[in-house]
Amino acid sequence: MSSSGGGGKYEVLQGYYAVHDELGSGGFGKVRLATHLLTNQKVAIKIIDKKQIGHDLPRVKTEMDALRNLSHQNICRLYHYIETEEKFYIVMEYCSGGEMFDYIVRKERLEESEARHFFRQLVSAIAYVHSQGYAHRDLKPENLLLTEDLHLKLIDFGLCAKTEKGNIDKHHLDTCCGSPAYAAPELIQGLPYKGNEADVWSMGILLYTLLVGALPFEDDNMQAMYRKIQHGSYYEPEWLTPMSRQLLRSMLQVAPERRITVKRLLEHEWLTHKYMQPIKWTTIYDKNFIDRDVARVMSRYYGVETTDKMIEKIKEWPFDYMTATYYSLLSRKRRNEEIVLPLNRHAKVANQNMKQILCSPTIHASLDQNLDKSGLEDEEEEVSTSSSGGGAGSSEENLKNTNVNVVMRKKKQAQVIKPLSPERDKKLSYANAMLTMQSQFTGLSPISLKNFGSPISAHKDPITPTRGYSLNRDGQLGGTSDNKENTGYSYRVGAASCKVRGPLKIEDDGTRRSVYTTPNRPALRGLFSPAGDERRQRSKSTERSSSGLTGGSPISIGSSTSGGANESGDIRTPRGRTKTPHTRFTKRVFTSLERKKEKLITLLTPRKLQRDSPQVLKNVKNMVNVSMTAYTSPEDVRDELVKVFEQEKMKFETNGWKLVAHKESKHGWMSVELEVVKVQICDTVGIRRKRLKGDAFLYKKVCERILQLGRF
Ligand SMILES: Nc1ncnc2c1ncn2[C@@H]1O[C@H](COP(=O)(O)OP(=O)(O)OP(=O)(O)O)[C@@H](O)[C@H]1O
Repeated sequence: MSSSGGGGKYEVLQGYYAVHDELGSGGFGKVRLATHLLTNQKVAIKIIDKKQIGHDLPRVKTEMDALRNLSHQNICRLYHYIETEEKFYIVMEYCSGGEMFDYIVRKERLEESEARHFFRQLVSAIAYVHSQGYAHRDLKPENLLLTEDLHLKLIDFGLCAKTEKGNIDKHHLDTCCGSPAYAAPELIQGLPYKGNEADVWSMGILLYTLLVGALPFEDDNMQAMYRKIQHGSYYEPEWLTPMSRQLLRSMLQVAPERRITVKRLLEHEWLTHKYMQPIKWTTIYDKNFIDRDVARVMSRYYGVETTDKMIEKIKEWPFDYMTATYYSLLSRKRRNEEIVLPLNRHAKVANQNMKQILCSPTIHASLDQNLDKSGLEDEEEEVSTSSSGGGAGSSEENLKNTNVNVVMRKKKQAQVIKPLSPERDKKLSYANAMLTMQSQFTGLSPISLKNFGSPISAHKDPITPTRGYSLNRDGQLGGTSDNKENTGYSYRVGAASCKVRGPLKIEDDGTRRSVYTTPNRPALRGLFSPAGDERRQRSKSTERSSSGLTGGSPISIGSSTSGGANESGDIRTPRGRTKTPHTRFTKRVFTSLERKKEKLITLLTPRKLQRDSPQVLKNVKNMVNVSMTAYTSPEDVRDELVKVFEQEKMKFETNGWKLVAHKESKHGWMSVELEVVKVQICDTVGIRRKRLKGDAFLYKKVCERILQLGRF
């Protein structure tokens, strides 16, 4: 098994999946990134240790039942489910965009249009979930993930409740569950409640966190927090538009019967604004519709005589390796990648490993029924027909290589792939636009490409980055106003200086301004008021005015040019002034040579050495959780991170370019992984963030603090 932590630990997956890094962990297990070997597609595998979860075992069954039944564009897809003596393995669609919440770590809070983009998808998912008779009951930022093109995917159905289809609004539940900060007042009071109404409340909290960047009800003391929730008093920042306020109020109604319903949410003015139509919440993933192209390719691999017969097999939805293969190929097709499988199957090893999967009755009788079919029957056949590779002792590597070779050989004769669809292009460019869009409020964006600055700016004085600087219209470097430096925190995003406003803290200073209280409860006196309000004024800060200008600076070749940046910073000459046909030609030649050199280095460098340099991010996809620094030396960034961790007295471990740090809070430990990466597009060093464990808000605070302190 490949890479970190995989080892012999997950023998049952051998030959099927290669297990890689940890993506995150929750109360119920670890989630790891893995590769579906037959199709070379990334998947996420939630691995749950039976011993560790003890009494919570039914949660797994609940989650499985829900994931098998629910199939929607905004719900993370279940691919494959495996149960062994000791563990459960839940193979899912991999959401490479990370947690949606990370999107606001960098931006502090979202503009209405961005919040609307995500929230519409959440409402769509929940409308569907409710229509199928389920209530999610654990809606929180950690459970909303993003795909590479910024589609929202709901995960974690371990706490969901099921009623008869169409009965969700009649059935009362009584189990108090979910995270306290997102739990509806009726749940906290221990009253019988309706799952759909409780979900609407949690969605209200989520919308608030998107728009405000803070929780509406928060307190270090749990009892005090419960009181706040029951009173329904929360701070309404002045920048919220009347429509946002109205929507939040309608969702955060203490009395459930006064709370807006999902049906009304679907056509609410705020949600339909500029979209001109109610949300289309019905599923586009009809389980009765099987892609013929994919089925055709699979029929050859599985030795099924006709495509139609293969379709029938897929439609049984056993959630075994075949289902995973179908979904993996489907996602390849959607990305306009080749859909090919080896002609024969070579999974003898995998077949043997699969025999370790429990076939005897277990607590999950319904699941076992399907587990018995987990590719076993098919694989028996395969052994007899397999002509190459896959002897009894062959390794996963063999299998992988065989597949890769076949895929390579087949590449030319592969299915004709449809040309890039304009629709997909549109979606991706929308995603890119979302990623690069600056917050109107904060001037920050997760990957403010415009602000990255050119290599020159990136080289500029990384040791004294407090002194932020920006570019004037001529592309000349200039200092930021003293104002910026003296007030608030200042750190650099590329060549621009940004004022970072920490998460909005709502403190008690005795005023009641802008506090909204739901009408059925008396307002609480002096509970909330904005802290450091003056720092949060909507402003067109210098970083915004400079942002559009950095793009005009020359792109230097190699680091030497940029390394020559002098202290006064006047080396930045606008493109128009320096570029002659000759320089452009020279640059093209050098750029091409550089590229070739890089390729050669990659080819010639032994694997170990390649790993010794940080990962290079080549495009803006999957950069929601990457913060740019003004540094060009990854070593400097790593050293700086270590300093910050020490300063913050955080426990941490370093593993190559990854640093995992831990912080304790009232909710337990929170672990964050920070990885130093190189960002090719702007020739600078970035920090990729990942919440491994623990409270999302603490993660947000810690990340923001680290970025401030490190002046990244
Ligand atoms: N499909 C996926 N793709 C990418 N990352 C994922 C995926 N599923 C889960 N993760 C990551 O793993 C984390 C834990 O997953 P999940 O919430 O399902 O675990 P859990 O043990 O049920 O957690 P909880 O204690 O919140 O119930 C998520 O917050 C997310 O960061």
